[in-house]
Amino acid sequence: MAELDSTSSLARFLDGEFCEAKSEIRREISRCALFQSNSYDLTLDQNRDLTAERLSHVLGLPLIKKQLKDQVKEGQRGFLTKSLGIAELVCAADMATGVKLGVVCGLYGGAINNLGSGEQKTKWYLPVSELEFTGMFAMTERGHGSNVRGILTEARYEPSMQEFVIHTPCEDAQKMYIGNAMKGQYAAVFAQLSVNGEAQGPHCFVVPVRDPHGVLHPGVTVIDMKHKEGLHGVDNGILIFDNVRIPRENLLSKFGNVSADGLYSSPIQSKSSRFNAMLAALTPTRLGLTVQAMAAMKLGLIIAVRYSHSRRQFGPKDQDEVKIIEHQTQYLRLMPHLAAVLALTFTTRYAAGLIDAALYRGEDLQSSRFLQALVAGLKAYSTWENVACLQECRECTGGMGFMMENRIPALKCDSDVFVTFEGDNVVMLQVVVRELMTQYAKQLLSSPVSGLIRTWTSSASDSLRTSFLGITVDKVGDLRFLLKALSYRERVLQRSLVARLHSKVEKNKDEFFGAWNSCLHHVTGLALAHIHRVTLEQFALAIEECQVKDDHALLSKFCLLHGTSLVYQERAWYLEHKYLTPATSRKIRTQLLDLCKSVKDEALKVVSDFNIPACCIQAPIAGVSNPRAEWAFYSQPEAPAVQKTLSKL
Ligand SMILES: Cc1cc2nc3c(=O)[nH]c(=O)nc-3n(C[C@H](O)[C@H](O)[C@H](O)COP(=O)(O)OP(=O)(O)OC[C@H]3O[C@@H](n4cnc5c(N)ncnc54)[C@H](O)[C@@H]3O)c2cc1C
Repeated sequence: MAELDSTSSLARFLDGEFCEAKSEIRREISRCALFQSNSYDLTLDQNRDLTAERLSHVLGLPLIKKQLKDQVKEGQRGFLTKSLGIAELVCAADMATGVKLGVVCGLYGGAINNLGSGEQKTKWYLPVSELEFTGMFAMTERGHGSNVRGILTEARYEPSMQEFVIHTPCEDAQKMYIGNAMKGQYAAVFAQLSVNGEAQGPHCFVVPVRDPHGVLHPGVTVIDMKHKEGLHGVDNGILIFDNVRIPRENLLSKFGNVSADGLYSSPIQSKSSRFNAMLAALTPTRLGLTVQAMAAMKLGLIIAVRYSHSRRQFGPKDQDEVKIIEHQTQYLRLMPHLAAVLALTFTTRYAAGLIDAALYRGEDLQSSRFLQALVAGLKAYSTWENVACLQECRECTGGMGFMMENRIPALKCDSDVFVTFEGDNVVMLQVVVRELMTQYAKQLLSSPVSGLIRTWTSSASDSLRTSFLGITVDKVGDLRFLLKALSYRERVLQRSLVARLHSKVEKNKDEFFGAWNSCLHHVTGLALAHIHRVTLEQFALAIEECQVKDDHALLSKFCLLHGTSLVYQERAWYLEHKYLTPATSRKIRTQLLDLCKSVKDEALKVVSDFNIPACCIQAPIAGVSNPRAEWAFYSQPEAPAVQKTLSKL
């Protein structure tokens, strides 16, 4: 309770831009009765009703109302950065509410605002800010999830009525898993457009699902998908359309339109490029997944780090038992995740800043394939990192961590699906590598000779560095060493993938799918190597901006830990490629252990400076209401007084 809005310099630095908006959300969440407790014995309906109530409350907050209105306008400075800051806090307060907010504003809102015209935004999105209705996003079908191009829902134009007929022709075309399906009024539905018998590829349509009283629109069937692993407050369902008629104006028309008499027009001629442009427009929404994963990780780490600093087990003979954080394995399991979530904080901020700048300049994201790849890579890395992190947090809190009241089990179940929805992670990594391959090809094509020379020289210098690094083992404590090692791995994987694909395609020119598929393990390795390198670079760059000496020093240690941990994870590869000698590899392991040990106590400060309101943490083992817990001194304004009292006991 006293933890509300810590104002330490590190907390402010971690908040970044729009810290005022975040403080306001923290205040609102902390004072709202709906967020003050969690019950684990609610029925599915009670869970959904509570989430709906929480969502209405959040959508009704003045700051969020304004944000929704800004979403409709173009060129709002820092819009995405601010939205992500808000979204992370809502997810921390309640993951189901955060995910529903993502469905209504990120997915439905993203579709309307990025694929629609000005008029359509006003008509189909602005009322959400007045709580008149909510929406859903219906892309996935029973038959096609990752392969969205293969969707089968039909949208046939009828010029005589100036209407589209939306139809589910078979079971495989049923829209599946759709969030807010049991409560929302409108759906942004992706369907194959056909005009005068000519197929124009997937387009997005606003389809009414039910009226404000819950009565379904004629021809629409909704089936409740009921129980899931987690996110019980989110109502996912199946949508089936039986020749549902919608007005011509309901086609979101930014990338393709149909005139009253049935003439199709689009600013993009190629059907494939057109669909890519539609998907690219949804890139900012995908970045939301990274902050959702970060919220889960931060909560898990707050709980696990605090508990590890209060629970005692074993110790030297005839002495007090030690705090479990003192066990080497305990800090080794938790500290690298803490470093990773800091790295993700800065990398996500970097990606959001780039997207904000591009949109502010009025650019379409379809031309920024680099940004699409960055966001896809971040989505995959952060959500996998979250799954690993929460599992460690669960184990590090022993039996207590298995109890629902301590939050970690629900966080695990709620966030597990992040690796799948809004793009399966393995598929996301392929988006990253396609872009890396394009960049590589462009480099060679733009100037074949200089491109080849660059490739040859980097290849030659990589081999030189291999032998050089073998003897300079003392350099591993230098961040530059780690950055170079990550860049080296990325470059080698990129070069070797090009060579492998080239030789496979040479043998059978028509079989690119087979060639790519036989390299998928290599592809995913390259994508992760790329995103690892980016996170370390962005962490290092962000620290340069930190003006407070102590914070700078603390973050630098975590940055070094992040880099050390990333190289350590791949030590087998580095040894295979003789980039590390066995002696260097051993030194990296020692460095990892030393760094984890050196930050284990400061970890208490870092988790406090995540500045997540006490009402969001709730777990009794994180001792939120226990002023005697040692970590309390980092976060509670009355700490010195409490300390004085405790010293008398
Ligand atoms: C709780 C929940 C909420 C959701 N909400 C929505 C929503 O609101 N709106 C919406 O439209 N959708 C929603 N979805 C759907 C979600 O986006 C899809 O589940 C996701 O895109 C994956 O599709 P899929 O389930 O068909 O898996 P598949 O595509 O069938 O994937 C299954 C496996 O095959 C692998 N695979 C597939 N293709 C490849 C490939 N090219 N290379 C290598 N491996 C591959 C995947 O890695 C995965 O391991 C939701 C899903 C869930 C579970």
